[in-house]
Amino acid sequence: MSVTVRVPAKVNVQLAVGAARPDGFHDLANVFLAVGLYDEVTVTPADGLRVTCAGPDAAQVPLDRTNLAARAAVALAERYGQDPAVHIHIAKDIPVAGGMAGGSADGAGALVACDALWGTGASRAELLDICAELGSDVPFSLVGGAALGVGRGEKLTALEVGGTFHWVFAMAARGLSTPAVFREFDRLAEGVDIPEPIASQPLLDALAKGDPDALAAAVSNDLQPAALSLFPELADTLTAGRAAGALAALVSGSGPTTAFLARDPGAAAQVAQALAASGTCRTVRTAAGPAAGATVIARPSHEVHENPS
Ligand SMILES: C[C@](O)(CO)[C@H](O)COP(=O)(O)OP(=O)(O)OC[C@H]1O[C@@H](n2ccc(N)nc2=O)[C@H](O)[C@@H]1O
Ligand SMILES: Nc1ncnc2c1ncn2[C@@H]1O[C@H](COP(=O)(O)OP(=O)(O)OP(=O)(O)O)[C@@H](O)[C@H]1O
Repeated sequence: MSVTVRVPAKVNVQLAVGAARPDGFHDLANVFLAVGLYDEVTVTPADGLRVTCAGPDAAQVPLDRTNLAARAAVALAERYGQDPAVHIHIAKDIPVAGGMAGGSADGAGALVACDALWGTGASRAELLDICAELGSDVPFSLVGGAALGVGRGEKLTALEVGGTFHWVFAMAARGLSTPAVFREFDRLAEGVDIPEPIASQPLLDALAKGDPDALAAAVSNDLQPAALSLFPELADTLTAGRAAGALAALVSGSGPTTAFLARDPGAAAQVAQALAASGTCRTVRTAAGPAAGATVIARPSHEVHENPS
């Protein structure tokens, strides 16, 4: 009697960052695109709350109550007077500390899975509230597709996407801490007048048209200088991807994963091959977006509706 939810990674096609707020967060204009690289979160009733994780980066994932999936289960249980006695298993394919919202995906996945298991009847708005409490990227992991996030990135408006975009992701040899990258952004911004973050209209138009050349011309990431300052070798990866014919090359979110836009699946395969041979990254993956948000892919058999034969 378990529920499994599949949740996508994200790439930020625009990340405009404002000045630090009094609460330490930064106002953003954050244009998220979900891509087809997934974690799967399975919850099963158990004697107590327990987290396990499998996958190439599993050793770096905390298995205690600091795990975002565990925090999501506890948050939902508290609201609905449930005992969060579940075994949460994470089949992890999204790189850890890679700037692709891997932990956020697991938080959203556990929330949707526990909600289905317990039948809380929570509304979408209530689930999104809990997501926003868990982290700035978590609401987007729930909704997927493409969206503009404002505030600290948690206030979402869905965006129209008129086609499929093909991406190559280069995973780095080590992770980068998101708070450390924002701190470096603040350090680099000292004495500089930071404008209000606003979404780029040419970028929104490129998404709506499904036009990869226009999107490539419009992508931007205000955290990129900070990520490069903390991890200078990423510049070599970006150069290798551009040399291999990527339409655009940028750091994904707070990094250190780098993202490369290609015109079609063939071009993506070519860029991936060149990056893998370049020796400037740990592994390379291709994925297309937009991808659906947190989706139940398996649920208890008594809830499966079969067609009468
Ligand atoms: C870099 C991005 O991944 C882009 O989508 C997000 O902005 C980060 O989202 P996240 O990992 O869910 O971040 P949170 O868990 O909410 O915050 C982690 C830390 O990142 C910094 N942070 C995050 C979001 C934001 N708008 N301003 C910030 O300054 C803060 O130092 C915060 O303590
Ligand atoms: N389920 C989880 N999976 C991975 N990391 C987790 C999880 N729960 C908590 N963490 C912690 O969060 C840190 C950041 O991991 P995560 O993979 O979410 O980074 P990220 O993809 O860079 O995040 P974002 O793109 O949202 O900034 C990890 O180093 C780990 O200590």
